[in-house]
Amino acid sequence: MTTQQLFEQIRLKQSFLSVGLDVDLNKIPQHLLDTEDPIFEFNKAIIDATHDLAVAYKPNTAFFEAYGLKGWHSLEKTIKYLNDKHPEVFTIADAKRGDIGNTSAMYAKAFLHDMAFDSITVAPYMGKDSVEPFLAIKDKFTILLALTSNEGAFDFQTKMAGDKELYKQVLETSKTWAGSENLMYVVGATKAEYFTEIRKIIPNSFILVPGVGAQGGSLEEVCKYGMNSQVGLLVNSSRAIIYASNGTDFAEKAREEALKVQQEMNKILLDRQLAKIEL
Ligand SMILES: O=c1ccn([C@@H]2O[C@H](COP(=O)(O)O)[C@@H](O)[C@H]2O)c(=O)[nH]1
Repeated sequence: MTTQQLFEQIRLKQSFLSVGLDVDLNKIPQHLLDTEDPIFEFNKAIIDATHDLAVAYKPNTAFFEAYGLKGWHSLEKTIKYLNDKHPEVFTIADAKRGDIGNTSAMYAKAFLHDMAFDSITVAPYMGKDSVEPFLAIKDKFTILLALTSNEGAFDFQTKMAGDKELYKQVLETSKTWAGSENLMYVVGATKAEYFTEIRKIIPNSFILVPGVGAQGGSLEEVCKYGMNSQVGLLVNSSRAIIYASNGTDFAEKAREEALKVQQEMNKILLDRQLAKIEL
């Protein structure tokens, strides 16, 4: 998928919502536990109920890895289902990988080639040679952790590294890497006030923004400081959508929550005159 195709999806759906698939077997409806693959059945129902409201899905691999081989199988089935049934949506493997070059190349093969995700989240701290193997894969995106949504982001990311904060170094340096046109970045919704500075460094890049919903970040503030002329934002919500109910109506309630976010996004796009639907 290209960023132009992603932008077209955003205009068509009037949404820049990413639904996070963070499936915890302790939180899903009881009746699904009797099925052969409860994780996949849960994801399938959530995807079926929300795919017209979301432009992206973000399975966090931790929630699959935690269940061993069965979990990996559920992840494979989930991405295959998305690629087969909804090839228009942008898929994000939230795996936060990154290692020495030959190891990163294996991660890139597993997630971007074999499982055919459109993108993967990658930690930047092992530097250029740990990220370039991901960037080398054509028409795929590497989403680099820049300024994360958690409190611990202040431990290192906002500390001065030379003449500027570390997260700014990450943004600036990463732009010089081979394949940097395939970069997107993670910036937490809880850090909305940083978006103005961030946009000075990466005006045109897409930013994946986790942290609305359960973590309390403000969609309005993120858009105020982070949106560019191509929208440039994928705002993720996981728990607030997928666990809206743990009864048999879970998919319906997830849709209601996704719809609330999509309607707020639609309003923001209209206010910013980015709501022109015809392509
Ligand atoms: O800075 C970051 C990077 C990744 N995440 C991930 O996003 C979702 C958020 O889930 P919610 O339930 O909407 O809080 C989750 O998978 C995190 O691991 C993040 O929150 N912050």
